[in-house]
Amino acid sequence: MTEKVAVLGTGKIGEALLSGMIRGGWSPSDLLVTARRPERAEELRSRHGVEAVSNAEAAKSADTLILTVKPQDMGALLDELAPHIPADRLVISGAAGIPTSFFEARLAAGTPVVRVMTNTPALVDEAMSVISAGSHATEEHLAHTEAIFGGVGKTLRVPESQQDAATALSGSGPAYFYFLVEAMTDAGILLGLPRDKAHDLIVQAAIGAAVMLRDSDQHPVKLREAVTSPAGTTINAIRELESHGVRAALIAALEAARDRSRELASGNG
Ligand SMILES: NC(=O)C1=CN([C@@H]2O[C@H](COP(=O)(O)OP(=O)(O)OC[C@H]3O[C@@H](n4cnc5c(N)ncnc54)[C@H](OP(=O)(O)O)[C@@H]3O)[C@@H](O)[C@H]2O)C=CC1
Ligand SMILES: O=C(O)[C@@H]1CCC=N1
Repeated sequence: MTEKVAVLGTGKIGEALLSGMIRGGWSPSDLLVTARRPERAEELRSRHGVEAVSNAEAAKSADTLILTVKPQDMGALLDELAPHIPADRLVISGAAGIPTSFFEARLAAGTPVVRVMTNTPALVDEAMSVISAGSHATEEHLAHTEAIFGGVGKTLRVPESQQDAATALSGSGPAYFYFLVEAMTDAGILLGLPRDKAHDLIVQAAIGAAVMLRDSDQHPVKLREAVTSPAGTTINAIRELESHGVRAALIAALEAARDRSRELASGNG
């Protein structure tokens, strides 16, 4: 018998994962989705050829349930699901902030729960999915979660105590890079470049830098030194970044994201 996986609350992250699973070889007939609005269910059916069912039906028939609603909606979803999920089913949460203990307190005793923080590059199979076991999740459950999320990028196991930090760095991480690209494109406009050319230059610089960070085996400081010529252009820019406190701003920004993840732990937002 083949395994069935259900994605419950299939929004941006749920659909990114679903599409990656299908690209990775999962048959749409082994996947179920749930949505709050009928038009969203129809959209998912027609785009991916998957069956859209109620939350209760998904809970009864799927072997693995992946919950991808907003943290603030998780309590209500669990209230709806709890009476229908047999205790041997694997429950994977994709929500920011919510600890595995939140799920364990609301589901049948012994239910294995795994917490995952992925990110939107799942859409291009370049996600990082950070994985932690709840108290009843075994090596087998973790390996199974890695197999699912490994289809949309890399995976990394961390103790659950590091999940809020991982959310700040990795879950939210792509947004910081988009923000920087947006700001640097504005700088290009100031310097007199047309917006489309400024965009292309910055995006290619970002891609080139990202590939070197991944593939060159060199520390970022070394990579930056190689760009920074004595009495050249780059050092002038770096001096401005330092004098405007960009490093401190980034540290404070990620600390704020970590704190928000902690606040979401109660599920009340
Ligand atoms: N966006 C991101 O970059 C990342 C998000 N996450 C986490 O993923 C989760 C989802 O985020 P995201 O995809 O951005 O949010 P979305 O709002 O796009 O997705 C959540 C979906 O859940 C649906 N939903 C809510 N309640 C129910 C319910 N009871 N039954 C069925 N469907 C329901 C919503 O329906 P409706 O459309 O009607 O609102 C929505 O489509 C969050 O917990 C977030 O913390 C994790 C990593 C990265
Ligand atoms: O902003 C958020 O809360 C979600 C979680 C990580 C990325 N997006």
